[in-house]
Formats: sequence, C-alpha cells, structure tokens
Amino acid sequence: MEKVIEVRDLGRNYKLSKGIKTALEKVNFEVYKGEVFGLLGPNGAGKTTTIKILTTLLLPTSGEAKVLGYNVVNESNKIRDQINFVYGGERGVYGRLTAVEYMHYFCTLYKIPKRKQKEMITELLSLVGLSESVNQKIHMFSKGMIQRLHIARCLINDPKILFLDEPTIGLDPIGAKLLRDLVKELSGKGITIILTTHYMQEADELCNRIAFIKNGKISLIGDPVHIKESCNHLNLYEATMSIYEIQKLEKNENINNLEIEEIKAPFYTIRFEMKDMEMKHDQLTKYLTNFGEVFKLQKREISLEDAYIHHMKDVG
Ligand SMILES: Nc1ncnc2c1ncn2[C@@H]1O[C@H](COP(=O)(O)OP(=O)(O)OP(=O)(O)O)[C@@H](O)[C@H]1O
Repeated sequence: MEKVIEVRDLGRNYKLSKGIKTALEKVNFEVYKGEVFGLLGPNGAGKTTTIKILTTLLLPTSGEAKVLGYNVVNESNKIRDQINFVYGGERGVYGRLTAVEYMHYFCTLYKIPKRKQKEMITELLSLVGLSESVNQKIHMFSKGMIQRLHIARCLINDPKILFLDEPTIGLDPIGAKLLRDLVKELSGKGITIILTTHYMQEADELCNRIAFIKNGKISLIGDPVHIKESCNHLNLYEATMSIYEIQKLEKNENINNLEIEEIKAPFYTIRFEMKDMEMKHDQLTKYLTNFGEVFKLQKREISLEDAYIHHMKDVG
C-alpha cells in the first residue's frame, strides 16, 4: 500500500508568555492512499496542530512529516498543489456572491483557464449537491450548504489528499448526513481523507482507520473494529428500570460511567459499566433492585464512543 503521509517523532511547541506549551510530542503515524483516516481526541489534544503541520500552515519544532513524499518544512509548495483543506465552521465566504461567482473567483486564484472554468464549476457544484442553488446568493445558504460549497472549492485543484477538520460541526442531522455521504463519495473517487471530528458515530461510519490522540501523543491506532475490540474487557450494560434511589445509584462505587435517560419518572433507561467482573446477570439484576425495579437488563455492544471514553478517561 502506498503511504501518502508519514509522520515521525513529530513535535510542536508553542511559546507562551509563561514558558512553553507542548502541543505535540513524538507523534508517529502513517496514512495510506485512499484511506479515510480519523484523528480523534479531546479539545486541546493536538488535532488541529497536526493538521496545520501537514497542510504546511505551521512548522514542526521537532521530528519529520512527509506528505506525498515531500517534506513539510522545505517542500511545502509541492505539497500545497496536491492537497486541500476545510476547517469546520469556516466562515471565509462572501455572502453577496452566488455559488457560481464564488467558484469562479477561486478557479481564477487556482489559475484554471477561463475556458475550463464553467464546466468544472457545474461538475463540482453538482458533485456536492448544490446544482439547484448555483445562482443563489451564499448568504441564503444553510450551514450545511456552505460547508459543501467549501468542499467544492477544495476540489478545484483536484487534491490527492483532503483534510477535513470537524466538517460537520454545527450542522443539523440532515446537513451532517449529506456531508458524510459526500465524504464517502470523495473517498470512493480515490481521494485520501484526513478527518477530525468529535462525533464518534461519524468516525465509526466513515473511517478506515482511527488514531486516538491525547495530550499531544497518539495513544492508539487501528481500524474501528480493532479499537472497539480493545475494550472487550469492559462490562457494559443497559437496563430499563424504575429508580427510586437515583442518588444512591449515582454514588455507587461498583457502577462506572453511568448515563441516565428519563423515559418518564420514575422510569429510566440507564447505561453503565459494572466494575465487578464476577457478577453474573441474575446477580446484577438483583443488585440493581437496591435502587428500584428492573424490567430489562442486557449486556451492551461496545461502541466507538465507549472505547473513546475508556481511552480518554485519564485526560484532565
Ligand atoms: N497559537 C497557539 N499558541 C499557544 N498555544 C496553542 C496555540 N495553538 C494551539 N495551542 C495549544 O496547543 C494545544 C493543542 O491545540 P490544538 O488546537 O491542536 O488542539 P485540538 O485537538 O485541535 O483541539 P480542539 O478539539 O479544541 O480543536 C492546546 O493546548 C492549545 O491550547
């Protein structure tokens, strides 16, 4: 498999008025051609810093990063021609322009010959599902439409790698789904995609491989199935029950990561991790009767979110 990104012992410090902030420390990973590669981690973990370095917007302070075989430090021009990026919640659109005018503007910046622009714009706006809105002013667009317009803009230079930093942030469920479908379509066309997101279901749906990053270090890399399997030891349950002793349940030391969803008080669905691995199903049902009446109790499949929460539990 062809490596399109190689990151070796990458580090980045930021100078602060009081000392130095280490945003990345000895980060190692690679990305293969055609992959959707997810970079997941809590706020401040170092995702954007990594993406800024790979898109040549920021220099590393140690280590090495190569994109398409070129070094981000001294071969940035060769990289820039072949990649593109969209930052989530990006504003940079000119509301008074129509979608077509906006695209013409960027085609000119990218030095696309005039005679080719019209066909290219029609094709790209159709690809991102904006054919119906080509002559509409951008200030009338929904956030999802704007985000898809950004992606159309990013495709003008026919990038081999597309970096999407939280592309669905702030989008409604339909807008987010359209964007996810677009990511799948672009991936199907052979574009390598580097994605950051805080939505674990989205990462699970889209990514071939995922890296968990915390405190500037990669803590785990694998495909979503492998990552979920790494948490097979977790004892996760879901119960439907009436609860009369909510506080007692919340304070119980045997029960971790408790989520309580109200159906209609006193009826709840609860999700939790049982610390006591020895407790059998019947014993657990009995144990839960300390807090109310149990109608249904079942073991729960491990989701990517469960794995993420487990791996990030020591992040401050
Ligand atoms: N220009 C800067 N100056 C100083 N510190 C910075 C700068 N940019 C980022 N940092 C710090 O570096 C760390 C990593 O930030 P980064 O933006 O890469 O995290 P992130 O994972 O993208 O977070 P988020 O999910 O919130 O976008 C954070 O502690 C952040 O405060």
